[in-house]
Amino acid sequence: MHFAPPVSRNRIISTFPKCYNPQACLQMKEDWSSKAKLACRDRSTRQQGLDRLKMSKAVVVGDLNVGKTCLINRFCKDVFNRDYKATIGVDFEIERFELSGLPYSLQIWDTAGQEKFKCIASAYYRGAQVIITVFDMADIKTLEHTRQWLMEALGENEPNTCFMFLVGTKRDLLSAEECQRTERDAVKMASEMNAEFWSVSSKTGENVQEFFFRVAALAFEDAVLKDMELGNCSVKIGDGGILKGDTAQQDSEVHAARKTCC
Ligand SMILES: Nc1nc2c(ncn2[C@@H]2O[C@H](COP(=O)(O)OP(=O)(O)OP(=O)(O)O)[C@@H](O)[C@H]2O)c(=O)[nH]1
Repeated sequence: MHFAPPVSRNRIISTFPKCYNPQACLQMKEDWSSKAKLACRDRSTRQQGLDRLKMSKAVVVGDLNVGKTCLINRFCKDVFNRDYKATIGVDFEIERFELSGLPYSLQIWDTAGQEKFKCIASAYYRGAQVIITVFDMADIKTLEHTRQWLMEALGENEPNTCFMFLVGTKRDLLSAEECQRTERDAVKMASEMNAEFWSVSSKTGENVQEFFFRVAALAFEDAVLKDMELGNCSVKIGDGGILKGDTAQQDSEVHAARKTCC
């Protein structure tokens, strides 16, 4: 029998995480939906498999040097590296959570922003439930490129299957006034993209955990509700496979990514 290690205490999410800015927010809500709550509480549902490990895939895209790797490393390892080291192809982390009492994992795929690695990275956009498009708040032209990054990532996925986020990094480099101005532009862009906007600093850690908690909560609830709609408890993830099948698919993706990265 396989026993998963316990989820670390700081990955337990019991109340629904708030959005950053109500003007560019995917869902205005304070709590899990009653349907999702019922599904999580219902013991018989649990026994049929709702409390088996669920996994969602998030891909992080954006121009080179905007801070994608630092964002992921701040959340997953609580570190910040001031030296730039380009991502070659793709890299990934898996974070385990407990949401509404159930185990849940988020695969976070870090992709290369450099043009020459794009063809490797884009092969991993497929099967995402979450697309995180990143720009550098101190370099406004990177915001203009986010639309293109999002379209490319969406192009590899089924329509209307992904939650979209627009994340501005390096807010520590801006004055309060500059930050406000950039956020105004970003909120406008996020609304046009149907994405939720967040403003973070991986250097100070500001808003980083809050952001990933929000991602995990929205993706988890969506997985639970879709599962209920299907009338069964085997959770569909990615491009349609059942959890078991997708675990195999994800294993092979992870294996391929390891080969690419090493
Ligand atoms: N001040 C500040 N610097 C940051 C922040 N996030 C990232 N950086 C710096 O920005 C540079 C690029 O960060 P990365 O995370 O490597 O950028 P990336 O988007 O992953 O780049 P590619 O792998 O080429 O796509 C590094 O020198 C980081 O130290 C931040 O929040 N604040």
